[in-house]
Amino acid sequence: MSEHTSGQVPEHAALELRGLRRTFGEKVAVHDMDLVVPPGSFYGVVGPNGAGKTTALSMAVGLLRPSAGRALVHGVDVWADPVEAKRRLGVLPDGLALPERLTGGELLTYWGRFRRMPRDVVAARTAELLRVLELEEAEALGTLVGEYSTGMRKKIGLATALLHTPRVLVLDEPYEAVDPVSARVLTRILRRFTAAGGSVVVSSHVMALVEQLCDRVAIVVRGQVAAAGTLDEVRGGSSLEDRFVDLVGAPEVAEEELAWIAG
Ligand SMILES: Nc1ncnc2c1ncn2[C@@H]1O[C@H](COP(=O)(O)OP(=O)(O)OP(=O)(O)O)[C@@H](O)[C@H]1O
Repeated sequence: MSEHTSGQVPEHAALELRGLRRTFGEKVAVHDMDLVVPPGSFYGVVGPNGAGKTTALSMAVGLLRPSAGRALVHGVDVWADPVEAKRRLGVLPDGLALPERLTGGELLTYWGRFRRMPRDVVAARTAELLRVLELEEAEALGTLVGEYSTGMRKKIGLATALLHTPRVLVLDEPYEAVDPVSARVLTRILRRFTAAGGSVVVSSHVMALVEQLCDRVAIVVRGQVAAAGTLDEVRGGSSLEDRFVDLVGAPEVAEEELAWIAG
């Protein structure tokens, strides 16, 4: 029986990349990448520096135009129908550029109104997000986002990603520079989000964190997915770090190389 005659509508992937490619001059940063993130999953994207993670995720969320291929969020093409797709997406980009002259609370208020959310809903969520992310005190002091620390900027960026109740969160290095207490809060928020049926995609270099958080993982090497699946499928009986190093290959450092660093 075909999908059409069974009466069942197949559920779309939360995020689907199909033949996604991006070149910068001669350089192929992302090479015909395919990736499927099932709904409700907590998906980790790992890979060495320069592998193409940020480039792929930026194309997946509508921030960087692909040279070829498609990205779909719950079946909606991010580049053909950006308004609909972005309604479903919460994004924490790499090197997030934030308005520097606003406080965190002003930024969330502006962002919520820009998203056409009701004023009272924005006010209530802003207060709640500032409280749970421990940005309340900075807000009371009138601290501007331009004066925030790196970790605080990450947290206010996460708050903007969460504000409009997206179905899919795509977070580039969300834990980088975040203190352990805030990291716990963040994990609790993200787990609650997936438990309610939302999907999370995170990139990270911290294998232990990915193993602890994610139920699925993709290892990206040289612009392509070298391995993807459930955590156990990808690990294949060893640790994620060992599997990562196997796939990436670690350069040897000979005894005589860099001998000068020891004086
Ligand atoms: N705007 C750009 N212009 C030219 N090359 C770029 C540009 N952005 C990325 N690249 C190149 O594309 C490749 C992939 O970069 P990308 O930032 O996606 O890697 P990454 O996997 O996120 O790395 P990292 O883990 O270090 O953050 C790199 O070789 C990088 O130099």
